[in-house]
Amino acid sequence: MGAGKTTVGGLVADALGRRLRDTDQDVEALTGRTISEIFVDDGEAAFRALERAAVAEALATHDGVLSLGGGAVLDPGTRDLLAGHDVVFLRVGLSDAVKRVGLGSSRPLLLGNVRGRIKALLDERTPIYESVATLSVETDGRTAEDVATEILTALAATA
Ligand SMILES: Nc1ncnc2c1ncn2[C@@H]1O[C@H](COP(=O)(O)OP(=O)(O)O)[C@@H](O)[C@H]1O
Ligand SMILES: O=C(O)C1=C[C@@H](OP(=O)(O)O)[C@@H](O)[C@H](O)C1
Ligand SMILES: [Mg+2]
Repeated sequence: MGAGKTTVGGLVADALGRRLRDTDQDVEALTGRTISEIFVDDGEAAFRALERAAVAEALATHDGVLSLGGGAVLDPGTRDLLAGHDVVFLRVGLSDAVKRVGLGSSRPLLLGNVRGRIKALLDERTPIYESVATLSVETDGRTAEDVATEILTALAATA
């Protein structure tokens, strides 16, 4: 969270002349509920199942860029769906992530202690992100535009 997936994804899609889809927005549109409401009412496991379905649908129908939520790759089924696709890991350190999401973030997994929660999630998840990604880009201290340019250059080099 705060790595810039939604923001940078939009910039990469624009540069490619494609559209961005974002699984959080797809889940909210499909259910008519906010991510926070889903977490509170049904729990994280229910959200991960909705997120997996959104990833499957987007990968099957959308020829463009897809932004995932930061926890999507915790789900083994979602990881399987991503196999064979270009998957970009936007690296972010604790300090920049906290600045970007804000201390009053509405993201449900950050409620209570944003800094402590981000630190714990980064520690738990970084090995998973590294295992799933086909490209890893540092975002600390860089603009979203600069990050998008690095991704586009790297993708062009491997195309
Ligand atoms: N490289 C960056 N530098 C500074 N701010 C950024 C950068 N990337 C994104 N942001 C800002 O950080 C916030 C969170 O970005 P977002 O794209 O929603 O992240 P994610 O989808 O990974 O949680 C937004 O306010 C966005 O404008
Ligand atoms: O890291 C996570 O588990 C989550 C990240 C959020 O998306 P962003 O990473 O786009 O903020 C959203 O899917 C939900 O609040 C859970
Ligand atoms: Mg996002």
